[in-house]
Amino acid sequence: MAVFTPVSAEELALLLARYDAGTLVSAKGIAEGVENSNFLVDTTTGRYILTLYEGRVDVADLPFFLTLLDHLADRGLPVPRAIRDRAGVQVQTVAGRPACLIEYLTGVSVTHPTAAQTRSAGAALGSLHAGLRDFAPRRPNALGITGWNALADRCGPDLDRVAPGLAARVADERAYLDAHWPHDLPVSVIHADLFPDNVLMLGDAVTGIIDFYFACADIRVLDVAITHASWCFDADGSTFHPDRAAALLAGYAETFGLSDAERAALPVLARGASLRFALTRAWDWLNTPADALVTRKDPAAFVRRMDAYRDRPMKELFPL
Ligand SMILES: Nc1ncnc2c1ncn2[C@@H]1O[C@H](COP(=O)(O)OP(=O)(O)OP(=O)(O)O)[C@@H](O)[C@H]1O
Ligand SMILES: N[C@@H](CCO)C(=O)O
Repeated sequence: MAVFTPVSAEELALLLARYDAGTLVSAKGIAEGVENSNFLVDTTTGRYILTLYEGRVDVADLPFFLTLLDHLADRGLPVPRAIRDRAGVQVQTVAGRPACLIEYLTGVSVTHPTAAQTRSAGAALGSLHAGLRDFAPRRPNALGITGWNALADRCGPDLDRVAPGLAARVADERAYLDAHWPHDLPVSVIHADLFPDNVLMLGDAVTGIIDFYFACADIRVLDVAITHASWCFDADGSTFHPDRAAALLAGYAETFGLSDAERAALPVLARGASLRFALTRAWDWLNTPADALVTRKDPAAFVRRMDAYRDRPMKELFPL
């Protein structure tokens, strides 16, 4: 569920009065998502998303995210802008929370992507990277290699409460990544969380890329590795789909492309990406009460991916 903060009809009407966005017809909480409260808002002139930021997004970072969305939308990318009120303001306060009224994009996110859909996601990621070539603002990656090492230290031996043996497995993986992490690949602003649930599609076409709240500057091809890890396995990490992997890389090559050095780094970057999501999920697992309204995501799904990236041959994981 993702309505942590209820918003009354009166508050919504007051909010909408600041915009040229019609008057309130209906508003419904959106169940998906775990970070923010989201509402689908229909007015007399259109449909919008209202997002209330619930603490995990640092308000000081909002200008970075909103500038990024404007930059990409200006270049024709299907990303949702935060709408400006009549005074030009994007960030409001609703029910005591920072909030934005956001463009609604059509489409649904897929749970079992086909190869054709994965190809479109790869092409969309390449277009995103092309659109970001001239984007200057920077935000450090709080969940890059330094960040996940710190997070693993904070979890400590409690990782074994998530799964027996996990603390040792994480220690091994950290040692490998510390020794092999590349430091000379091109850096750019990246999405950093392009999971299937953050891509809206109609059929095989991408209609929206959403949830830029992890966007940051890091190794650009790390975004390809994250997309590979999230799109090319079943959600629980049990089955790898080489046809999707081939399609992802082909789609990315259509709109951007990889250098030989970037391609060679994909296995280590994918191991890092898998450790990042295993650790953030493990942290949430340990720190979210079992009876909380939010559904905890399974860390094991990304430990399985760590194993796959360690054990399977490069040519099977990343087919040309
Ligand atoms: N601009 C948009 N247009 C259409 N639907 C949207 C838009 N933004 C969000 N949604 C819908 O709201 C849902 C939740 O949004 P989002 O994924 O941003 O939630 P979250 O809690 O911030 O993130 P997380 O994916 O990290 O849990 C999405 O799955 C999508 O269905
Ligand atoms: N996409 C992430 C949540 C954001 O970090 C996950 O599925 O674990």
